[in-house]
Formats: sequence, structure tokens, C-alpha cells
Amino acid sequence: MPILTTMAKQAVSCRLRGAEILQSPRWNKGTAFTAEERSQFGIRGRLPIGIDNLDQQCERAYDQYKSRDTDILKNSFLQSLKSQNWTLFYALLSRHTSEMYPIIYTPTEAEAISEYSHLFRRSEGLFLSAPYEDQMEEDFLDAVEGRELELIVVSDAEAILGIGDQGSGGIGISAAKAVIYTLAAGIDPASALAVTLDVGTNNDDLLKDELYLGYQEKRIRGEKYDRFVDKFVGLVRKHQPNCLLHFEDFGVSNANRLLNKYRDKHSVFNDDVQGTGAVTLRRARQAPASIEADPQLKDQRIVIFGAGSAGMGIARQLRDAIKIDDGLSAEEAAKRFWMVDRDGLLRKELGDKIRDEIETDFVRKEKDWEGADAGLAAVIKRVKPTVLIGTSTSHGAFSEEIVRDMSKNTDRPIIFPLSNPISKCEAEPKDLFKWSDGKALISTGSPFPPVKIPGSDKEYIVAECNNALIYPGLGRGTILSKAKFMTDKMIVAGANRLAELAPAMKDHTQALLPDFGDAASVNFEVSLAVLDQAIEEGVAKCDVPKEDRRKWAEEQLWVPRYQDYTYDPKGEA
Ligand SMILES: NC(=O)c1ccc[n+]([C@@H]2O[C@H](COP(=O)([O-])OP(=O)(O)OC[C@H]3O[C@@H](n4cnc5c(N)ncnc54)[C@H](O)[C@@H]3O)[C@@H](O)[C@H]2O)c1
Ligand SMILES: O=C(O)C[C@H](O)C(=O)O
Ligand SMILES: [Mn+2]
Repeated sequence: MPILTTMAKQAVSCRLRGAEILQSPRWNKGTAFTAEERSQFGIRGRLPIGIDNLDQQCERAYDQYKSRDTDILKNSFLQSLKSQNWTLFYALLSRHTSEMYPIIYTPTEAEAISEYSHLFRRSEGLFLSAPYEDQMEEDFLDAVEGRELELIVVSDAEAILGIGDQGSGGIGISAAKAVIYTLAAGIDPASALAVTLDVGTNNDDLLKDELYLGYQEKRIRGEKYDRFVDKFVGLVRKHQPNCLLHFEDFGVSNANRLLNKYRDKHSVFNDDVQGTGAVTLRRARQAPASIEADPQLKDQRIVIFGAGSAGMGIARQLRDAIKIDDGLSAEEAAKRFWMVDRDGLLRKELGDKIRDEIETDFVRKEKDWEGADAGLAAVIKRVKPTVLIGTSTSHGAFSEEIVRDMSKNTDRPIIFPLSNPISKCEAEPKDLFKWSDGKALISTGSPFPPVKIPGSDKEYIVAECNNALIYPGLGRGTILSKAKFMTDKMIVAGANRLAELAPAMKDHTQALLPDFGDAASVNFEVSLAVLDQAIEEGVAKCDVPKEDRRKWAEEQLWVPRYQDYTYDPKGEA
């Protein structure tokens, strides 16, 4: 549901004419150019005589969309529409949000990214490639075209969703995340830029593929890599000091490290670490609200399978919430967690095998783990967790045995297989429901259909616990506030607001997170909470009186609607 259409209609002057205006996705209106505009811009003869309005264009585009048989063909169709006409693309998406979300975003986007070099038709965004490090500033400025950007989404494509290293195809995730910012948080697409840092790839299939379009060498690592990233961040800070820099799908050895390196220097945000942590905290907190015993987060025993960027981000976010709520020390709060990765439980015995950045508080020190079976199934048997979260990319890892074991010890096991796309998900909701005899409280990272409840005509709605429910609002609030940094408190403020918006807060039979169809209104509320917090904390560079903020924020939303144009050789392009 798009939230607003209040932006004032005003004539804009444009200096593009003829083929140029028709080929600019920002300016192109296609068949919706008025007779007057067709004359002024020299395009009367380039268009059929009929004039459409946006609704008619959406109707035609929707018919064409529906005629594509598969999700990937639908994705290609929408991708092509985006490269032709932004207003029509976003108008269509906002009319069919629930239906099209999974096509332009998770899970279909994963397929489009993995096939990037084969599906390629037209490029978008900015490719900064290792061999052109010395020309990086020139390439950056060429892509920015003198605009003041509000948002840059950047990926080095080392850990795309759960499908790993995708090299230059990573532009697809930066672009998809930017689309969601526009759709769900009203960011003007002209003030956003998708970037991929093409530092090579270690994906053997891509290294062998004759049609691969990226830098076809092994990834640069170490100092060379750090210098490359640092140069890029330096350019953002120099030329776009007020722009939010969103990091997406960096490899596990870089995600948290880069976040910590830059978070007190510029407004940066790591979606996999911070966005996932925030949305999962809300989901985990609300789950107990729907069971009789109503245990607090501090009373849960939490197993997280996959101690990477997302898994550790979730652990830290939940630990901090327990710390704040219950006045526990970080060490005490961390005792509620058992982190399991490739080598089993993170335990003292693993020594150097545990990544440096993982706080020792999350490493189990009990002597009786020494020499013991510490695989997931054994951990579940011994720990008797009440919460099980999957961020491992390990398809099917939550087996029937594991789920049945878990269900023996808790009335309502909370089970969140969050790995994306569906081919990487730790378990399917219908199986979790069956193996737990309908008791599991389930959330997934990718969308799944509701589960039929046996012997009843009711369905269990599987809430989608994906960072897209919150990152657009977190980013928008930060951009509105012009905050120099995105602070932890701003993230918590946004997450708390999200919690209040879950349908289950009004009716316990409803979903525990809002539906993606409501992403725009939900993220708008999240952005206001973030803005309020930034102002209260003194990190904001804007100071709008509290009572005016909602209206002020509404007025700045970009909405997909045509504006009137006048030709002016000195106008915008
Ligand atoms: N739902 C969401 O909003 C959301 C957000 C972020 C990430 N994710 C998903 O979570 C998954 C992980 O993403 P990430 O960014 O943390 O990746 P990552 O590479 O940083 O971390 C993955 C971790 O899982 C571990 N792992 C891999 N295979 C394993 C196995 N067989 N057994 C145990 N551990 C294993 C790795 O060692 C690593 O520590 C992806 O599928 C991603 O799509 C979902
Ligand atoms: O991209 C998504 O759907 C969520 C998340 O950022 C992921 O990496 O899986
Ligand atoms: Mn991600």
C-alpha cells in the first residue's frame, strides 16, 4: 500500500530532447507525454498518437507482466521496465506490492544475480573495478553526474544472500536493495546509487565462464583490498558527505570489520549485521507474547546456527536487549546463547578456529563440551533450547530429529530459518509445523505460503522476518535527520516502532510481523522513530519541531507520479 500522494504537482524544466528524453528512465513518460510536451521536446513523431495516463500504462504493463510464465522472466520484464521509465516501474510495484516483492527482491533476485552475465542486457549503477583503482574518482564522479546523493548501496558481492560469491553480478543486490528503499521509504531514485566493488571473484564457475562480465581474477585480499575499499569510502566522504552508505552482502571476514572501521567516521549501515539483528530482535521478542507462559527474552535458551554476519548481528542485538532490559552484564546476557557454526558449537576447545571478531562472551567455556559431540543435533539435545535461529545457508539443516527434540522441551518452540533464498533455507514451514505438532512459532527469511492447519479450515501465517521490513525506514530516518552517524539507539528506536505495528499487537491470531504489502507505511513510521531519536540524541543536523515532523517527512517522500515538464536548455538532465 503506497502511503501518500501529497507531493505538490509542479512543472519541472528539463534540457533533454528527442531520443534523449525518451531514453532517460528518470524523465521518460512514454505514451503519457502530453501533446504540448511532445511538441516542446521534439518527440511527437517518435510516439504513437494515443495518450495514456499512468493508470492505463500500469494496466498494460501488468498484462505484459502476467504473460511471462516464470518468476525469472517476470523479473527480467520488470528490470527492463525500470531501465525505461522509473515512474511507471514504481507505480506498477506500488499497485502490486505483495505480488511483486518476491519477484524484484528475495527470492527471485538471487536467481537473476547468479545468471547476471547471461541475462545481461543493459547496465545500471556503478562498477568500480580493481584494475581501475587509479581512475576510481573519475568513474565515481561520472556516475554521480553532479547530483547530491542521499543513498549509496554498495556490495563487494562476496556473500550474496546465501548463494555466495557472485562477482560483478553483485550489482543486482545493490540495485534491488535501492529499489526497496524507493518503494518502501520514498527515496528519490535519482538520489540513490547502486555500486559494486568488483575486486575479482573466487567463484570457480564464474572464473571459467566465457561470458562472465566481471573482473575475471581471484579476489584481491588483505592490504590491497582494504586500500581499495578505503579509497571508495574516502570518495563518498569527500564528494557526498551527507549520503548514507549502506553495505550489503560483504564476506564474513569484512562485514563487521568494515562497519566498525567506518561507523564513527561517516553515516554507514550494514544491513546484514544491523538490519537483520533489528528485525529478528522484534520477532523474537514478540513470539513469547503469543504463548501462555510468556517468558521474557532473558529466560530463553537461544541457539543460533551460522555464526556469520547475520548470526552474530542477531546475537549481539538480542544480547544487548537482554542487557538493557534486565540490567545484566554483557557476559551474563551472552550466556543465553549457544552459537553453532561449521565446526559445531563455538566452544573454548576450537581455539584459533574461532574468528577474531567474535566476542569471547559468545564462546562456551564449560569443561564438559571438551571432546564431546558439539554438532547441531547434539547441542539441541543437551541445551534444550527454546529458540532456534538459522543463518547458516545450510539447506534442510533443521531436520525432523532436531525439531522433534526441541519440541519435547518447550511448549512453543520458536524456530526461525532465516537463510535466503529458499534453496538455502534451514527448513520449510510446513515441515516445521508438522514435526512440532503445530506448536512451532515460525518465521522465515524468504516468503512462504501459509501452512494449512490439519483438521481445521484455518491457516498459519508465516511472518517473513527479512531485514527489508526495517532497513528502508532506518535509512530514511537517518537521511531525514542528516545524522553524521547511525547510532545503535537510532536502530533500537526503529525496531521498537516496528514491534508496535505488528498485526498481532491488536489481534493475537494475526502475523507477528507486518506484511510486506504494508512495507511503505511501516517503514514510514520506523523512519519517524529514527528521526526523533537522532534529534533527541543530538546527532541530527536538522531540527524540525516534533509536532511538524510527520508532515515534513511526508512532504519529502518521492512518489511515482508524473510531473509536468517544460523544455529549457538550462534545465535539469
Ligand atoms: N532474513 C534476513 O533478513 C537475512 C538477513 C541477512 C542474512 N540472511 C541469510 O542468512 C544467511 C547467512 O548470511 P550471512 O550474511 O550471515 O553470511 P555469512 O557468510 O557472513 O555467514 C554464514 C555463516 O554460516 C556458516 N556456515 C556455512 N555453512 C554452514 C554449515 N553447513 N553449518 C554450519 N554453519 C555453516 C559460515 O561458516 C558462516 O559463519 C544467508 O542465507 C542470508 O541470505 C537473512
Ligand atoms: O536480501 C535479503 O533478502 C535479506 C538479507 O539481506 C540477505 O542477505 O539474505
Ligand atoms: Mn543481505
